[in-house]
Amino acid sequence: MSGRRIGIMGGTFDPIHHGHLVAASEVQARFALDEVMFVPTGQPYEKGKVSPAEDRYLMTVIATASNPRFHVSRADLDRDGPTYTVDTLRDMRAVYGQSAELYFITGADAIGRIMSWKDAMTMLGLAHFIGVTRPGFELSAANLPAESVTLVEVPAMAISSSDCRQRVGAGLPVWYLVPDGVVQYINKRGLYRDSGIVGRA
Ligand SMILES: Nc1ncnc2c1ncn2[C@@H]1O[C@H](COP(=O)(O)OP(=O)(O)OP(=O)(O)O)[C@@H](O)[C@H]1O
Ligand SMILES: O=C(O)c1ccc[n+]([C@@H]2O[C@H](COP(=O)([O-])O)[C@@H](O)[C@H]2O)c1
Repeated sequence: MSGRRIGIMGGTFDPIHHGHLVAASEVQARFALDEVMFVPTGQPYEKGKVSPAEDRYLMTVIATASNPRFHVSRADLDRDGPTYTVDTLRDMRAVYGQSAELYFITGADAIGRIMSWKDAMTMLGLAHFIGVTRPGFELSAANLPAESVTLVEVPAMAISSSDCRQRVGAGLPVWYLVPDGVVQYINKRGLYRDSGIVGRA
């Protein structure tokens, strides 16, 4: 595979929600991406306890299954140690080939911190970074290399995974915040009821 325009949406996806999906869909359309690869984190070292990797992976598969341009990678789940985007991008480069154009999609909260990520300058050379708007966070490319980052306004979805977890823990619905199949998977597996990760982040 080579020569294509590939979006990469990394996230802990605990759970995946419509904010993630709208961001990926909007960037896919605006940048004419051939596909968007969702990459659930293995060990997100900046977060506390997270749900089992297989649960986060399966929720991501369920949420993306109906979109022919959306795919899910196990690359970060199958790599030992903390998850670093520099490694994710090297793995994606190996999958898609040297001529592919890689676009890493991040929300406004994450894009503001990328210069502190592992091997940031190397990482910025491996993909173009797209920072998308997110309610509650200022989107700014100040202090980021202009040639490596583009900011994009996406439809505002005031949804976070932590809020979804808290709602489930409090017995409130998450219908319409996450895809229907993800609601059913959360119920089936009893996620976020008393796992100790509800209030993370
Ligand atoms: N509502 C949203 N709108 C735009 N981008 C989002 C939104 N929610 C998350 N993102 C982005 O998606 C990526 C993955 O996010 P992540 O899986 O950590 O979800 P989260 O909702 O931020 O989780 P948590 O509340 O547990 O911190 C990050 O780049 C984040 O900025
Ligand atoms: O590379 C790093 O040092 C790094 C630090 C924090 C977050 N990331 C990546 O940013 C993406 C969103 O992370 P998160 O924790 O907000 O779900 C995900 O792909 C993470 O692997 C990467």
